[in-house]
Amino acid sequence: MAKKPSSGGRQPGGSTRHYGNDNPRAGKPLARDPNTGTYQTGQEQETAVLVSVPPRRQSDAQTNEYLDELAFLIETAGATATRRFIQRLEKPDIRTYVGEGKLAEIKAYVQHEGISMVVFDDDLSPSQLRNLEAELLVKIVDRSLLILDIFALRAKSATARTQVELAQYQYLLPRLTGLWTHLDKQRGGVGMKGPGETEIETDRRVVRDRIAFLKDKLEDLDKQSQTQRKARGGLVRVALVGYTNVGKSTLMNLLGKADVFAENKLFATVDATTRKIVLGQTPFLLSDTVGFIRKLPTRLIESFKSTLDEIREADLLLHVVDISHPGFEEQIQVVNDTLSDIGAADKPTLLVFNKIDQYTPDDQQEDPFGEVREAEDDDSAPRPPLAQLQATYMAKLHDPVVFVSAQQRSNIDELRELIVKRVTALNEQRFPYASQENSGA
Ligand SMILES: Nc1nc2c(ncn2[C@@H]2O[C@H](COP(=O)(O)OP(=O)(O)OP(=O)(O)O)[C@@H](O)[C@H]2O)c(=O)[nH]1
Ligand SMILES: [Mg+2]
Repeated sequence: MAKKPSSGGRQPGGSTRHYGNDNPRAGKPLARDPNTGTYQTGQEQETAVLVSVPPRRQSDAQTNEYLDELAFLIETAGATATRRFIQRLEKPDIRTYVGEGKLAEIKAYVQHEGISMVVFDDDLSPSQLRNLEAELLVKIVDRSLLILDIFALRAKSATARTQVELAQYQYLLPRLTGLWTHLDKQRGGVGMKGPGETEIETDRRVVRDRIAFLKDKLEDLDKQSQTQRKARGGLVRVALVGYTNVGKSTLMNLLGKADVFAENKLFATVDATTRKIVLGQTPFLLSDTVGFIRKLPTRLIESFKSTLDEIREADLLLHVVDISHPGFEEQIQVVNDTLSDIGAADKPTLLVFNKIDQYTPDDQQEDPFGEVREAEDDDSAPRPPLAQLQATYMAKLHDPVVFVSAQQRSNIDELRELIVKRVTALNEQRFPYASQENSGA
């Protein structure tokens, strides 16, 4: 196996070493030692500031919603965001992403508060990364690196781990420019010794070799899973798709009584899981898949090809939406765009609005004094009653949509019925002469 490159704290394959925290449960409340009554701090939690450069037209509500998501990502990766810096610009500064004044402001805060990293809600160019690191003297994390890090924490199967490692090396390659040298030497510590320029050349070669090796390995794994998929026979294949954290795995558990890891963290699922399910008399295969997110780097999508094959090869998509999220309509759009990107745009789809237990239409937000309540933020979209939303979507899609709560198990029977109807129709299309009993065999 090829030697791993020696540069800085950004080695792929080792998950979160640049957060200094390899614990996949990082970010959870600290555990208390029952004997001593003290809290087990283990490693100190890392702190981060978030930086966004929204276009001038973008509303404050929108900017904050995006930063909430970034804060959630950082929390999922095991760190805490302590402050947000926003600078409205036509486009980000080509050299340092933010302007000079804002950069000085961030630097002063970071130094004063002893912040460990600065996180950007976009991808940085290799030179922006280099300049920012030289200026701010702390870890610089961009959106791709953050998402890759979470994927690395979550990936369990050989395929997912290989996919993540490949994406990490592809991210690293153009950034191997000695940028961490000064920092790493200053900090020292295991795994933080910076390479000299000659070592960087060696590193580049090592990284390229490793990329080639991982691509070969993925091809082999891909062949294996293709064979497995063929062995599944002629059952109709249904895939749960949707934005991250909308409740896909919870629904999978409910529908298939499967034990799939679901939790309130982004990208809880990175591996695709498939179960055979029989609802009434109707058998089909149901797959849970990795969630999508806005600004998901194309590279990352490409390296997740084999996981995404589950979606591409599905006969029916259950597009799960978290209706309680203020940005759910944009999330629907992000998912549709990503489906287009991976060549799965025109598949039969059933839209499943989840988390209705957390959805409050505007007119139901009660004021304790019975006064008419002003909207808190003019930017936020109105929240119509569910019946109205349902009518709007059904009219738009010319198809039924279903509103459920996976957590409270509301309307799950209705969802089951709709799935059975769609699967039966697909079976009939496939086996027009077969009888109902053997249509799924
Ligand atoms: N209130 C509420 N919470 C829900 C509902 N369904 C799921 N959740 C919660 O939402 C969180 C995310 O659920 P998951 O099932 O892990 O979501 P996912 O879509 O699989 O997420 P990723 O795998 O990260 O893409 C968990 O904390 C669930 O308990 C629901 O109907 N109502
Ligand atoms: Mg999941």
